[in-house]
Parts: sequence; C-alpha cells; structure tokens
Amino acid sequence: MRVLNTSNSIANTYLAELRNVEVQNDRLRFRTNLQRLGTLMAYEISKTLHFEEQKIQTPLAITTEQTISDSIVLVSILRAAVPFMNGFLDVFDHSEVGFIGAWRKEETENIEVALEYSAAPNLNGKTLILIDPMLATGKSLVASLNQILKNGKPTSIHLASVIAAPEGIEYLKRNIEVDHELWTWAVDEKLNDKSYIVPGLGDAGDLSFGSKL
Ligand SMILES: O=P(O)(O)OC[C@H]1O[C@H](OP(=O)(O)OP(=O)(O)O)[C@H](O)[C@@H]1O
Ligand SMILES: O=c1cc[nH]c(=O)[nH]1
Ligand SMILES: [Mg+2]
Repeated sequence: MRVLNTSNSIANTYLAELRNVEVQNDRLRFRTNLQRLGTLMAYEISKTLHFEEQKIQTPLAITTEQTISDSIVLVSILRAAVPFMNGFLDVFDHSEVGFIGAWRKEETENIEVALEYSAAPNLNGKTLILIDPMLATGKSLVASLNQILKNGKPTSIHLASVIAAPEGIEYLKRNIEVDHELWTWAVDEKLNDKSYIVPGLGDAGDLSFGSKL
C-alpha cells in the first residue's frame, strides 16, 4: 500500500478542502479537488510503470525520450469516481476507460453492494487502474474488481483511492488474491455505524452530484 499524503504538498490543501463541510457547499470545487488528486496520483503511479525509448524528430534534430509502454485501462466505479477518474484521464490521455455501476444498498454496519452496470475493454496484458475515491468497507472495490477481471488478465493492477478506512484495507487484504498495489491519499480512523469513513468527508457521490433517491 502506498499512502501518498505523508509529506507536505499541495495535495494536503486539496484534501483539506474536500473534507471541509463549508467548502463542500461549492460542488464545482469539490469535483475539481477530486480531479486534481486524480491528476497527482496518476503522476505518482506513472513513476512505477514501464518505459521504452522512443526516437523523436524535433524541428532541429533526432533525439530520444523514455515514454510509457503500458497499455492503461482506467475503470471507475460510479458515481463518485467520475471526477477523480477525470484527473487520471488528463494524465493517461491514451487510456481506454471502463465503468462499473456499484452502489451500497443500505447504509448499515453490514452493507451489501449491488452491481448493475459494467462496460470495460479486454484487460489481457493491460495495466488496470481501478478508481474509487472512498474505500470504506471495501465491498464496492472487491465486487467491482471481481466483475472486471472477467474481462481478462491484466499484467498489473492498481487500486486508486482518496480516503481509506482501516476496515476497508483489511477487507481488501482478506478478499483480493491477485497481485495489486493500493494507492491512497489518506488512511482515516474508522467506520461509523453506517459504514461511513470517520473523519472522512461524507458522501462523495452526493457531494459531487447531489443526493439520489
Ligand atoms: O467501501 P464501500 O463500503 O463499498 O464504500 C465505498 C463506496 O461508497 C460510495 O458509493 P455509493 O454506494 O455511495 O454510490 P455513489 O458513488 O453513487 O454515491 C463510494 O463511491 C464507493 O464506491
Ligand atoms: O464515507 C463514505 C463511505 C462510503 N462512501 C462515501 O462516499 N463516503
Ligand atoms: Mg454515495
């Protein structure tokens, strides 16, 4: 697991604004901060990918650069992952993109996750980045990963989160057998009796897009 928010950087300011109940009134800022954290995390992940030398003709001469050789597939878990995913897509602009519709059926200590929509490309030989900003119980992420792996065998798997609860991290350890790397900006204290992350930030989907029926 890589927790990125361990040193001072502008990411702390974005995260602070995301958590701040007053700043949260500005939905555009909330989505923008998720997107910025997606951009910065994508940059950090890029440092762990594979590179190959590419010959480039500039207007003046031929030179070489090391460019990423991975075929990246971004898969985002609706809804809350959409703004966070947009940051990844800004960085990995040639990626293929998939979506999974997962939602927590009732918000209790023992939530169940419903999977209703799945659209993703073939994953054989690809680098999969599965994106969901909130890792609470971990059930959405595990159910989505199991679903998406029906599309093939990626070469590597990155799970991208903004805030993770210790309970969710444990759940991933117990329920994901394939090799993967979990990335997060913060590990919070715990879950409450409705399986919300504390201190967390509230409901990321509602804060991004409004409440649902
Ligand atoms: O780790 P878990 O306990 O599964 O919780 C995390 C999930 O909860 C939220 O989804 P939600 O069901 O609220 O849907 P939304 O994104 O549409 O709001 C969030 O977007 C994650 O997908
Ligand atoms: O704290 C939480 C837990 C799940 N989903 C959210 O959006 N927030
Ligand atoms: Mg929600």
